[in-house]
Order: sequence, then structure tokens, then C-alpha cells
Amino acid sequence: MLFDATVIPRKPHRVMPGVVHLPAFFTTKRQREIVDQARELARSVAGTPVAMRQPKVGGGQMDAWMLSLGWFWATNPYRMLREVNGVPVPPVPENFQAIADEAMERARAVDPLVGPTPKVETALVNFYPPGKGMGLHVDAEEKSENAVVSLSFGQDTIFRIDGHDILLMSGDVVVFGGPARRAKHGVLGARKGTSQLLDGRLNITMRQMEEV
Ligand SMILES: O=C(O)CCC(=O)C(=O)O
Ligand SMILES: [Fe+2]
Repeated sequence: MLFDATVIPRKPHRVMPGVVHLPAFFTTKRQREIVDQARELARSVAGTPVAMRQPKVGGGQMDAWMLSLGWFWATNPYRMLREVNGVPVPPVPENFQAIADEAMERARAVDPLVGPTPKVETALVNFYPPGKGMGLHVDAEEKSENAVVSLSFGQDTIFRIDGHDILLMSGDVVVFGGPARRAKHGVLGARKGTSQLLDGRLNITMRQMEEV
């Protein structure tokens, strides 16, 4: 971006009950490491049935490229799979749980309503080409009511949840849980020219599947 993000005062805040925005959660160095890790994961399954893909929903195709970890998010009809055509879904990387733990601890200090930390049993890695986003939806395939921890890298976007708009920049985290766990949300198009890290936007959502 044109001006350094640190000159814009952005503080952790509660967006609505159960939704917390943690700006600049990751340093530039950590952002780069996680983006590299995601790229490596995508490479490791390229050309297989569990490869990163643009899921088909109904008659159309999503704009986001999606890589499933832990459980595979299958569409038409929606279901979660452990393997696809006999190929196991790549596991959730070990460092993800520590990220979720840290994010939840910081989010809970802002709004305890975010609720319990998810046991990260599945993660979706979404890549948005410049200008692309994701329509409003509810994260409904997981039975667990524990929070979703959502990481942003690369180009800026607007995250919309229950009518609230949040500007997400590279390194930001959003947590939504408790009364907001099933809130409708989506992202507008990734803003061209806002990142030197990525030509597009990378999002990672961490979730728990089953209620324990
Ligand atoms: O890209 C985002 O920030 C949101 C992604 C999302 O809502 C999802 O994967 O369910
Ligand atoms: Fe979602």
C-alpha cells in the first residue's frame, strides 16, 4: 500500500457481539512465512483430487480458489469428506492450533462472547485473485459452535458480517463465535494495488468440526 499501515491507528475492537477484529496480528515476517507455507501446501497436492480448486456451487463456480485441510469441503451437496477418490485430505499443519490459541486469547480479552477456542480440525485456505471476493453465506458445515478464526494476507478487502463492514489488511485476524458463529458474512473484491506481498488475497479460516 501507499502509506505504511502502522500510521493508521487500528486497534483490536469488537465489531458486534461475538465478533472481534485484531488488526496487524501478524508481523510482515510471519505473514510471509504463512503465505509461503500455504503455497507449499497447495503445491504438495497439485494435480490430485484434493488440489486447490474453484468449487462449483449450484450452477456456477466460486471466484475463490480453495484448499481444504483436515476435512474437504465438498459442494453439490455440501458435505465434509476425509478423503476424495481414495486420496486423503492433507492434515491441518501443526502450527495452526497455536495461532488459533493466541488469536482467541486476544479476542476474548476484547469480547468474552467469542466463546471457546476451536480445536482446529479443519482449515480452508482461500485465494482470491485481484478484484474477487466471496458472497454472503453462513459457515454451517461444522457442528461445533466454537469460534471461527480467520486470517488475512495480501490485498485489502472489506469483510461484511451481519451488516457491519470491516477493512481487512494483510496480517489482520477476525474471530467470530458465540452469538455470531452463524452470522451471515462475505468479502468484497480484493483491492488491486494494495499489497506488495501478494497479487491477490489469501485467507485461512480455522474451525472445529464436532462438538465435544
Ligand atoms: O475470505 C474471507 O475473509 C472469508 C472466507 C469465508 O468466509 C469462508 O471461507 O467461509
Ligand atoms: Fe465463511
